[in-house]
Amino acid sequence: MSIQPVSDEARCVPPLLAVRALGCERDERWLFQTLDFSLAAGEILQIEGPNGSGKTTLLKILSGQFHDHEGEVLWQGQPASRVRDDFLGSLLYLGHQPGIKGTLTALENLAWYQALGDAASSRNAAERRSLAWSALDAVGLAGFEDVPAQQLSAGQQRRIALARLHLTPRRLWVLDEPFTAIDIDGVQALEALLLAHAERGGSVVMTTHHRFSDVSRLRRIGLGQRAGAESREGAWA
Ligand SMILES: Nc1ncnc2c1ncn2[C@@H]1O[C@H](COP(=O)(O)OP(=O)(O)OP(=O)(O)O)[C@@H](O)[C@H]1O
Repeated sequence: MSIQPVSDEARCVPPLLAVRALGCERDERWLFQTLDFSLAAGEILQIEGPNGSGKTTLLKILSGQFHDHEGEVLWQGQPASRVRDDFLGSLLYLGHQPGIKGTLTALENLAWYQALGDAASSRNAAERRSLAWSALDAVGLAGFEDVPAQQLSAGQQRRIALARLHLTPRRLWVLDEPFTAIDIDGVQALEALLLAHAERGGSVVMTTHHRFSDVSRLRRIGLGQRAGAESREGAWA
């Protein structure tokens, strides 16, 4: 007799991340109001909307960087503010800008993130360096490890930032336009990486105009005129 796996829903496991009645006002203009959605383990949530509709603002709220909002963010069923250490220790945020230091080499940039706590502190220096080399290799930067970031192209600088996805095991990835400046091969590799993360039970919230070729784990919500609208697949256009 085979034993069927029991889904999180059947076991009443709360979603990894949820927002309830979320609203944000900027300069006396509501970017979004009464926003409700949840994200289960293994899902990728794509946030779409026109320029200025509040996508980056929403990601900053979801990653605990911006608190001036209505409603609440729940992490595994608990207010994120109440379980802040667990919440922040479980997420990795990559912003719209690469967030790297131009005067440091690719390897030094990753060492900087490792020193900030990106990698397990139990690793010794040689292990951390090996991990950073592997992460750079995984994003196609083998051979560029010792080049100052400011001498690398825009796409290569973005790849340094993306190397953190290989460096740091975190359940929730919050990514602002991660496909920016990435070439076709890089886009395919990043899409595969996001899907693999979801297949391992991780989750991703992201803004992107990229169209995924595999939408099996993808949900989409729209801000702006479509605020709160949600679809599981297909384009709105
Ligand atoms: N610190 C701030 N103070 C005041 N208004 C802000 C601030 N940051 C953003 N805004 C405003 O909030 C609105 C939403 O900005 P946000 O960056 O979230 O939009 P977005 O959807 O990510 O845009 P884009 O697609 O152009 O990146 C914009 O009109 C912006 O001017």
